[in-house]
Amino acid sequence: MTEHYFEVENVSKTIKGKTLLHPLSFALSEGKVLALCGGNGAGKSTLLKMIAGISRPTTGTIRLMNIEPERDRTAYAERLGFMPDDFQFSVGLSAWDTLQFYAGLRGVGKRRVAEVLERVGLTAARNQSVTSFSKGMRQRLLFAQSLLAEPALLVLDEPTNGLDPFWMESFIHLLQEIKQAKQTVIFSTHQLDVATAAADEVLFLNGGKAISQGSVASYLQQYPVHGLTDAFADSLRGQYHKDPLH
Ligand SMILES: Nc1ncnc2c1ncn2[C@@H]1O[C@H](COP(=O)(O)OP(=O)(O)OP(=O)(O)O)[C@@H](O)[C@H]1O
Repeated sequence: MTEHYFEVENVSKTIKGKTLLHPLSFALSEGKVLALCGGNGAGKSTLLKMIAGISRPTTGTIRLMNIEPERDRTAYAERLGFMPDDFQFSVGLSAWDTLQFYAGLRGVGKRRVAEVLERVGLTAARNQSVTSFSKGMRQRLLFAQSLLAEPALLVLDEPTNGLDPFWMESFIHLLQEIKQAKQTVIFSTHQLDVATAAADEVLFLNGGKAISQGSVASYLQQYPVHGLTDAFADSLRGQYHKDPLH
């Protein structure tokens, strides 16, 4: 039994002999927000897909409220909402019909569909075909989809990708509301300012390795001038120092 609300223990991923993610571990308490930060190809999506239960870890264990996806896939999936990075919506469906489809799969009613559409500012566009949506509108719809069943754990891959500054702010505000509702969130981002504003904890990845992790507050205390930017740069220097052939 573990005391942690959510836990990743020695999780790694190898595909066809190539290690995409080296073993890493972290734990999160209920209602906390973790940002996964790192450059292109760092391993963020690889880790998020395993946490979302759509890819199996090569080694290690994932637990949400003591439920392991490998042992009870249904119970785990029921407690999770996932916003993937590269999602194609069905052609020709309206925003409302698209969400209704996912609501049906999760046993969620019309009232909640209307509620999440409102929260992401798409009520006026609800009858519009998703094909006509801008990138930012599609992101907001995808975010709404992940909120539908009020999951214990929200897993968001690059949620602010394509959002304009207004919606970026709104996203950060929505995460605060989600935290207050005691939902736990893990999201990936290239934007260290978004991580600073929205997250409690940060895990820096580079080349498939966890190179540093800690609370946003502790990084800001240690790096008062440029915050997470300096923390990331310092972690990279530390990694190359320890691992010069990387
Ligand atoms: N199915 C796969 N088979 C082989 N290699 C893969 C596979 N999926 C991802 N990779 C490789 O794993 C590494 C990590 O990819 P991943 O998508 O997790 O990175 P990321 O941090 O999400 O990057 P980005 O910020 O560009 O989205 C990359 O080198 C990628 O090419």
